[in-house]
This record gives sequence, structure tokens and C-alpha cells, in this order.
Amino acid sequence: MDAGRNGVSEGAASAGTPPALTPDLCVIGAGTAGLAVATAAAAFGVSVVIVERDRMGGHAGGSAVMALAAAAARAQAVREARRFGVVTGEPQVNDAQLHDHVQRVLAAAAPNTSAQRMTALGAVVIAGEARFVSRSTVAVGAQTIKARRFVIATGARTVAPPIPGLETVPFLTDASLASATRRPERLIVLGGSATGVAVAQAMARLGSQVTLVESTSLLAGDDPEAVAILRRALLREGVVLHEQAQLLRAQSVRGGLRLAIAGLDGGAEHIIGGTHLLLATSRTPAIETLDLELAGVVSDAGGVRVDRQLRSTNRRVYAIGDCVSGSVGGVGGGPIAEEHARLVLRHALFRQRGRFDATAVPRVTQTQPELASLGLSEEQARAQAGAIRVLRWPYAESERAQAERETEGFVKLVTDAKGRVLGVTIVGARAGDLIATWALALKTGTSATAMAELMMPYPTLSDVSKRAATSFLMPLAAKPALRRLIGFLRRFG
Ligand SMILES: Cc1cc2nc3c(=O)[nH]c(=O)nc-3n(C[C@H](O)[C@H](O)[C@H](O)COP(=O)(O)OP(=O)(O)OC[C@H]3O[C@@H](n4cnc5c(N)ncnc54)[C@H](O)[C@@H]3O)c2cc1C
Ligand SMILES: NC(=O)c1ccc[n+]([C@@H]2O[C@H](COP(=O)([O-])OP(=O)(O)OC[C@H]3O[C@@H](n4cnc5c(N)ncnc54)[C@H](O)[C@@H]3O)[C@@H](O)[C@H]2O)c1
Repeated sequence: MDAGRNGVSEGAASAGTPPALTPDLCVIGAGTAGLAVATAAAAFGVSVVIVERDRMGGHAGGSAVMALAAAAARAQAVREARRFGVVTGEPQVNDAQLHDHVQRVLAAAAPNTSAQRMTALGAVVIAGEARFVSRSTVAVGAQTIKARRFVIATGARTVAPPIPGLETVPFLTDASLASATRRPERLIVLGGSATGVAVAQAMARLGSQVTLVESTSLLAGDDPEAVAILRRALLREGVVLHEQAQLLRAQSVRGGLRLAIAGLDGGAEHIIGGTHLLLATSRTPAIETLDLELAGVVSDAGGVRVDRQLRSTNRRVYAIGDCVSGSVGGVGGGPIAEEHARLVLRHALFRQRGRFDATAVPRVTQTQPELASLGLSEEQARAQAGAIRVLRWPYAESERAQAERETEGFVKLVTDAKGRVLGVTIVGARAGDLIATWALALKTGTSATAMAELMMPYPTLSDVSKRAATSFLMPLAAKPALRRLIGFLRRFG
């Protein structure tokens, strides 16, 4: 790519039509994925045009859930303070101040993702909706962009599932929850994956009555032992759970809504009511307005189809982040979006081939206890790796966890017979932070034995990770040959 700056016009423009921009790179969508590509490319001196139709920084769902979960954790800490001998009353939640807190969290991130910042880096930012008009040209209103390469990073959006009556019921999404100025009195959450579970717990702790409906089981992709601990916590905190439930119909009623649900096994119909409905059901790639067929870019229901280099069927068009079809990620997530961006930069700027490694993606559910996972599950490892070892260590064995009264949870490691770490699940306090060390272990091929030899800071919860790794060595201590060796060496003083 040539390293000229942006805004180069191509030929004479007709009256009233702005001249075409001819950057090296045109990025469509300024969310996590698009900004990661655009920022790095601009820093390398590549000419970049970014098109965003809505909010610089992409959807705010993750940040809003994070802010609500943090507020909810404080409310819960007040409720549980008695366990530490600190006597308090039931926490009072002020809706206006809660709203202000969420908005501050969103505002704090805004400067990093702003159009001003991107412009300062040398990129051109265009506000508007992009669509392809040919294999090599995108239009945003009257502005055309003929780029050497395009990156589609348009994300995904929530769509209501096709349930009779649901179209008549107003619903919240993660984004509208962020701007809500009053807490829902009785909230029904549809979808029990990472978002649904985190919102359900947060809103229950903040004083809403919460019912969660999930068509399969809670966090179906996660380790069932870990999910069981989280399920218990939700039930203890008053969240009503309906798993394996199919939604039959919805109805808008005075002051809220009613849902008719039944068990997947065809069990009896059950009516649940609420003042608000939040959709945390599966999201759909936001690609329908891009006119991809005009660019020769093939997509399916999961998103844009790409090869290992994240190139679409049009070799000058890449796709990254949540709008990509499942084959190179399966699920969305911030780390995936950033990794996609890195691979595209390597390929587009340096002609280096990379490969997306789905097993290296760390995932975390923002609940208390937190649930974090990485690599192969126990079930996947058994199927793929043959002889495996499963190592566990409970939080209850950690002094720090005892002091914090955070004894619920465990670190579970799955290794091959030689101790190579294949997968990690952590459920418990700060699981998402603890798993970062394991992400490095997986990436570098560090064994459980080497992890057991790491000095961990005391007193911290990282001790639980180390103990889980150390348990790999325990069977060695009982080996007769090793005991004989110790006895033999004893003779020498
Ligand atoms: C509620 C919620 C909580 C989440 N929590 C987490 C979490 O805890 N951890 C985690 O790792 N991941 C989380 N995720 C997932 C993570 O947020 C996404 O994977 C990530 O934001 C994807 O980034 P993206 O850039 O692909 O898409 P987005 O951030 O959605 O950005 C896409 C952008 O493209 C723009 N756009 C779309 N079409 C066009 C067009 N035609 N022209 C111009 N612009 C367009 C959109 O306006 C948007 O700004 C969460 C998601 C949700 C919904
Ligand atoms: N990497 C991370 O740490 C992280 C954290 C949160 C979210 N995310 C990602 O963000 C994206 C959104 O996550 P999410 O949790 O909002 O969505 P999701 O697609 O992961 O889960 C949606 C859930 O809704 C359920 N569902 C679908 N239709 C339903 C219906 N009619 N009735 C009841 N339940 C129904 C599904 O079975 C599923 O459990 C995902 O790609 C997810 O991987 C990632």
C-alpha cells in the first residue's frame, strides 16, 4: 500500500458531488474491531477512511453491563457486610445517580474512540451509512470511496426472535438499558448467556424482580460444574430461572407484558409477567444494508464468509469482528475483534499470513462469582486429546479467599498427559483477571509443571491458580522410583 495521506480526489467531480476519496484502506464501522484496524494502520502512515453510521466506539452494551454490574456488586457488598462484622441496612439505590454512573463510564471511554482522535491520527472520518456500489467502491450518501482495501467491521445487532405477539411488546436491549433513567420494577430477561446472566444478576441486586428465560440451559457453552455454582448464586439472590423453556407468545398488557412459556419437552404452559422485557438473545450480523452482492462478497446468516486471512470472496475486502460468519470465531467478543484486526493488518500491510486460533480466546461472564474460560473444555479435550488430566483447586483453600469471604468457586485445568495446558475454567472472585496468566501459558505452551514453579504474590487469589497447577505433580510424590531415589541420595549425607 502506498503511504500517502487521505482525501485524495480522483478525477473531476460533477457539480455538487464531492470528489471520490482514494485511500489505501476504508474501514466500515468504528466499533472495537474497526477502530483497532484503523488506529494501527494510521499509525503506520497508511491512508485510512473510516465510516460510522451511529456511535464512534461501536455498541455500548458491554460497557453498560459492566457499569451496572459494578454498581450492583457495591449494593451486594453492603447487604453482605454483616458477615465481616460491619452492620449496615438494606442499600438504597438512587436511579438518577445510577444513571449518572453508567453515563460516566461510557463518557470516560469516548475520547479514545472519538472522531477527533482518529482525525488527529491522520484518518478521515465520515459519518453516515456505507454501502457497496461496486467491487471497488463504497458510497456514503453522495461521497464515494475507492479504496485499495476495504474492511467490513459492522458488528451485530439484537433482533427480536420470531415469537407471536413479540412485535407488539416494547423491549430493552443492552443499549437502551444504558440510557434508562429508572430501574425496571419487574424485569424479564430473554436469553441466558453471558449478557442475560450478567444483566439478570445486576438488576436483581439493584432492586428489580428478575425472571430469566433461556431456551437451552444457562451459559450452555461453559463448563457445567462452573455454571452450577453460578446458577446457585442467581437463585440465592432471588432471580427466577426458566431453563429449557420455549417462548410461545408475548402480549403487551397495561403496565407491562405477559409471556406464555412451556418446557421444551412440551410441558404445561406457564404465564409470566413483568413491567419490562430485555432481549439478550442471539445477535444478527449487521450486514443487510451493505449491498454486499454488488461487491461480490458472499455472506450467510452468520455473517460475511471469510478465509483464514479474514478475506471475503472479494480479495480486496476483509471482514472482522461480530459481522464475520462463525467459522473463524464462532462467537463474538472484544478479544476476537482485536485479534481479527491484528491478523488483517499483518496480511494487508505486511503480506504475512496468520491464523485465527479460537482456542486462545478468553471469555468472561461479568457476574459474582465470575466465570472465565479459555481453550478446550473437559469434554472437548477428552474427544480431541485422548489421555487428559483434570486438575482442580477450590477457592476455599485460599487464605485470601477466606479473608474476603469469597470461598465459592474453583480453578479447573485440563492438561494432556505431559502437563501441557489445554483448557482452563475459573469460577469465583476475579476469575477474569486470574485467567490472564493462563492465556499466556496456553499461548506459549507453558506446562502445568512450569506454572507450579511460578512464584505468585501473597496474599492474592492467584494462589488458587498455582495450587491447581501444583496438583499435577502430586501423583509423582507417590511414585516408588522417586521415593527410592530420595532414599538412595539420603546415604550421601
Ligand atoms: C451486552 C453485551 C455485552 C458484551 N460484553 C462483552 C464482554 O464482557 N466481553 C467481550 O469480550 N465481549 C462482550 N461483548 C461482545 C463485544 O462487545 C463485541 O464482540 C464487540 O463489540 C464487537 O466489535 P465490532 O467492532 O465487531 O462491532 P460493534 O462494536 O458493534 O461495532 C460495529 C460498528 O459498525 C457500525 N456500522 C454498522 N453498519 C454500518 C454501516 N453500513 N456503515 C457504517 N457503520 C456501520 C455500527 O454503528 C457500529 O458502531 C458484549 C456484547 C454485548 C451486546
Ligand atoms: N468474550 C466474552 O467474554 C463475552 C462476554 C459477553 C458477551 N460476549 C459475546 O457477545 C455476544 C452477545 O452475547 P449474548 O450473551 O448477548 O448473546 P449469545 O448469542 O451468546 O446468547 C444468547 C442466548 O439467548 C438464548 N436464546 C435465543 N433465543 C431465545 C429465545 N427465543 N428464548 C430464550 N432464549 C433464547 C440462546 O440460547 C443463548 O443462550 C456473543 O457473541 C458473546 O460471545 C462475549
